[in-house]
Amino acid sequence: MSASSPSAPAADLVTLAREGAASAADLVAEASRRVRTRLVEDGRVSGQKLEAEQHATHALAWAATYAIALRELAAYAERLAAEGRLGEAETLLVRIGMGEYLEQLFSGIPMSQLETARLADLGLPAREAARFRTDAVESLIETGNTTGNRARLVAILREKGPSPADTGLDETLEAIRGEMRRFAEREVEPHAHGWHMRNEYIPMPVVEQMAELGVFGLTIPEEFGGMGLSKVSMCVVSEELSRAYIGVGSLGTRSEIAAELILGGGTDEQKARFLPKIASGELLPTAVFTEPNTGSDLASLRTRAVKEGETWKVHGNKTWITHPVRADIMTILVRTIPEEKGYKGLSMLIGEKPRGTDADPFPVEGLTGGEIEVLGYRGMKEYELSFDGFAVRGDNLLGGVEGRGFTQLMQTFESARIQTAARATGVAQSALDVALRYAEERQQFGKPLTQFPRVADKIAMMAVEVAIARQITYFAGRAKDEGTRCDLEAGMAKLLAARIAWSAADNAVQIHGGNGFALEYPVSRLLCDARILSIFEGAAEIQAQVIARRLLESQ
Ligand SMILES: Cc1cc2nc3c(=O)[nH]c(=O)nc-3n(C[C@H](O)[C@H](O)[C@H](O)COP(=O)(O)OP(=O)(O)OC[C@H]3O[C@@H](n4cnc5c(N)ncnc54)[C@H](O)[C@@H]3O)c2cc1C
Repeated sequence: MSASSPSAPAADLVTLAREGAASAADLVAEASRRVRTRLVEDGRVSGQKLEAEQHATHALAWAATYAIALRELAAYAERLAAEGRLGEAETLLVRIGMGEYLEQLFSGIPMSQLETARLADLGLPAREAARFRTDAVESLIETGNTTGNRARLVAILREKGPSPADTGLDETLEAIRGEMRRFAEREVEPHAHGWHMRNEYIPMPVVEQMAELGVFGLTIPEEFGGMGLSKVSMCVVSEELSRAYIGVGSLGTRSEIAAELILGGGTDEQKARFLPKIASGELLPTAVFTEPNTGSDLASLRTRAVKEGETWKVHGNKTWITHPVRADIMTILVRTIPEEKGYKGLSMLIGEKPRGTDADPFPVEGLTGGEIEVLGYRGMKEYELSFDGFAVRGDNLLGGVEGRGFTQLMQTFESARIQTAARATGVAQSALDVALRYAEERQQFGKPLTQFPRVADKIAMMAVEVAIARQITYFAGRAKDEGTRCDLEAGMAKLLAARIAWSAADNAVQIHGGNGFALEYPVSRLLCDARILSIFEGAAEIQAQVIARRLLESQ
């Protein structure tokens, strides 16, 4: 049997996958060198050129993301093989995924539906890229995303359900996944579509049960009342909750951001005062950063805070703030040093407020707001906020020092992006769940939709991409747990998982035919929910810009 046969033994697949991933990494390194030469001025990467050549720099970011995704798929196969856990479903996911992503790397990666990252944009025309198409690459492409492999994968999905493969996690993490899944299936999934359709809040009893399960204090250290668990566990929890409803999976995001801000930048007194209550769910936080004229370019924001006696008074407008009405604390990014126009003038305040209701959303002096009606991502409600002398305790300046707000926020981005990648994976899995179920139940021309290759192919590729999103997200989570800098990997996981969620939701709608367009079908909600993932927590274009800058400047 040749190493390239679809049924080659595990060791052959592991070797092949490792070699293929190494070739992809070599290709990206060469592309990166070529792009960099176009951007360098006086020995340094020019910021102006980095922006002017976004078609190349962002293509590089996507190519590098694919190289990491390929490496992680190969590592997943290797880990499972070493433990005797690499079964048929896992083998097919790896084979199809490696074959397809390598093919796209050489021929064109969809950055969006309209833009393709091509090697020629990176200064690597096909004839020069050919030397990176090693035997392993050719073999993986030839034997990976084949009609036969996709058909076999769909047969397994039909027999075993929408998550037939080993996730590669250990027993403890699988137990956490099981617990979250049971909770979500019981308390969330049956109600999610109703909450969405009626634009209702996620009921407080559900939030309280999440608090009891430890969702809000998952990664907060035990000394501050949390469970002290890993970021990978956060991924597992966020993914399972988002699989049931993105709103529920996103409740924890605000606690995660606030806790990371306070853990990383707070004083001992702030840590002791806020963290135990965030961990227990007694305090629900909201993140107040974006302004009407300042979204991606946060460093130029204008909301200001002035110290009057022992109190900060906040003035200005914020927008797109998720869950502010029921929140007890707001992490507010404000300008406290007006003469510093850029990020150095920004500080982070922890504003305390009473919980409001729909009838009286902001029962506090100096704060008003109006709801923004949205397509999806409901359950917490988005608001624009006006601050007019809203008071924040003097000692609630994060870290007690002005001018550090932007840097403090940056330090939370790794966690927030990893968590968002996990939410995206959950939404993508949910799309696969409903698409598979529908395609099995719906009959046309006398047979279930799953028996038509064009429908089956979509389902197979959704399963493959969900596995890819999951592995790159876990990888970023593990890097964060090891304490290594992982902004690059976190950004890549978020960038790719968001595209995967959108494509999965879009294809799930397609599989539902006309019913997919009916509001009563949950898949219509998934389409709306998935769409937000490439806009917030760093829009896809900003993510690509950040990834490209890091890749090019670190050379
Ligand atoms: C449902 C929802 C919930 C949200 N929740 C919160 C929250 O709780 N707290 C909070 O503070 N914010 C929140 N946001 C705001 C969110 O973070 C911003 O929408 C996001 O940062 C993008 O900013 P913007 O909307 O101003 O878009 P813009 O910055 O105006 O960008 C518009 C488009 O231009 C592109 N673009 C911008 N600059 C560049 C560039 N340099 N190069 C290439 N392309 C570029 C963007 O990628 C995007 O596609 C939320 C938003 C939504 C929609």
